Amino acid sequence: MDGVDLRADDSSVERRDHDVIVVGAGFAGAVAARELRALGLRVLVLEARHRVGGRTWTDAFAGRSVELGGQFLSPGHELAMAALRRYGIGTTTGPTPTRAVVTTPDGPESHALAEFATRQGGLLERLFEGSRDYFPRPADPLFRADLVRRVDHLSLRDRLDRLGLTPAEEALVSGITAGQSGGSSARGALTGLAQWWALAGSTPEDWYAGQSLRPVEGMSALIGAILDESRATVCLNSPVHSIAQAGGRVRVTAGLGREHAAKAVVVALPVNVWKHVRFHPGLPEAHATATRQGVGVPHARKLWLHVRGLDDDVVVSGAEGDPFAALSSQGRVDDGQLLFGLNTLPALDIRDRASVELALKEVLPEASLVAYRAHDWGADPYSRGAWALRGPGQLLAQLPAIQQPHGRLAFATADIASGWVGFVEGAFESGARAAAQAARIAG
Ligand SMILES: Cc1cc2nc3c(=O)[nH]c(=O)nc-3n(C[C@H](O)[C@H](O)[C@H](O)COP(=O)(O)OP(=O)(O)OC[C@H]3O[C@@H](n4cnc5c(N)ncnc54)[C@H](O)[C@@H]3O)c2cc1C
Repeated sequence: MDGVDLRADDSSVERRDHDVIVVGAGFAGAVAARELRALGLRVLVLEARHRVGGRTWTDAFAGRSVELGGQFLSPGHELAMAALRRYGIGTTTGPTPTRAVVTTPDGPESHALAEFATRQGGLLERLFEGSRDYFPRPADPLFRADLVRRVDHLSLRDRLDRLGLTPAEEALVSGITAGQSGGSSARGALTGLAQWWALAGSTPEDWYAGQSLRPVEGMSALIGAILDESRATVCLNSPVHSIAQAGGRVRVTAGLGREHAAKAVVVALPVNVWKHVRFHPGLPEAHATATRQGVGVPHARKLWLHVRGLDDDVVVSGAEGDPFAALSSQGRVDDGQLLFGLNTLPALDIRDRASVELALKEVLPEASLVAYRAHDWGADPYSRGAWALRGPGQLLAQLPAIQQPHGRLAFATADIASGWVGFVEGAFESGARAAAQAARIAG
């Protein structure tokens, strides 16, 4: 990162008056900063953590570069793909698993991948039946608001119950519905996951392909390139406590109490975090309700496991209530291989190695744990949840009100995107929209 003016904190920021302050240096904030710069505005970015990237986090583990947060892009993520081309960043794919492990009441069962994909894919088609009608234009989820109104109140659990699945069928699909909801299928909305399905292309093949591409050198390379182009001043270790509007300015208080002012502010924070910042005047109803309810899913922990004794490339599909909603081979290391895992069962203590190893052996008895790394996004004070998946009723209650500015504030986060809500792609969409709004406000 050599184009951006990166500072250890906000204490050395001389100028107190900026065109626009962007609060948060995840993808939405970075894109907003870049677009504002392109419009000729002076931008200050205030970031709470010691790093940029937010819910994406490229780090090292077992001698490899790993993603502790958002990892995959899909060919259908048009804005992210365009950015990769713009910066000359290539993509890579992980190994293709040959074996799928599913959990059953009698223990883990192995299947050939093709057979598993056919069975699970068929169940996904049943789960999302009707979504082509209520989401004929998936990036514009309210295009048929009349039809969405009939289903938006349904949770994924409601939908599963209506399908009349056998226990074996439910085990095959509930790991997805519960895992993507942050632990319980009762939390996520049918329309939340159905919109992903529709955006991906409405077929099982498209659904699986949507989780395939990674930027070479990781998400950090991509966000670094965006911030370089923004040429913004980015202050790390500068958590914002309050954002107050008065007299045609916005005053932002960060870190140890330093105050910065601007004509407009882009609030590029996760929705779940808004309630921990003091806004004056207070947030509008749609924003206040969303942050009180939360849209970033709870209990989502991502793990990287270095294992031995596992000779083939596998994917594990857990059932609702299992310690691992998913596990997936991610390549060889000298004396074994790396898996990434998704845990949404609050009862699993991810700080306890013995518990993690036990959970691993429940599904892959032949594997022994060498080391692991985990991050709990629900417990992280600067995300307070993982990816966004709207709950029942939230689509109709939130859009489009939550995308509107509040006085001199514009809001940017993947959590409130129209299209790929909950994905890096949604952060691109939202960051660009908020930049245009903030530029108008700043005049
Ligand atoms: C485990 C996991 C797996 C995921 N997998 C994928 C995937 O495979 N593909 C995909 O596309 N997406 C995935 N996602 C989702 C994706 O990472 C997010 O949707 C996206 O990164 C959100 O970007 P954002 O800019 O909206 O928010 P964030 O990335 O959360 O950025 C917000 C920024 O605000 C900062 N901040 C918070 N509080 C303050 C404060 N008080 N003051 C100043 N700064 C503050 C944060 O530190 C952060 O940098 C995943 C997410 C997680 C957690």
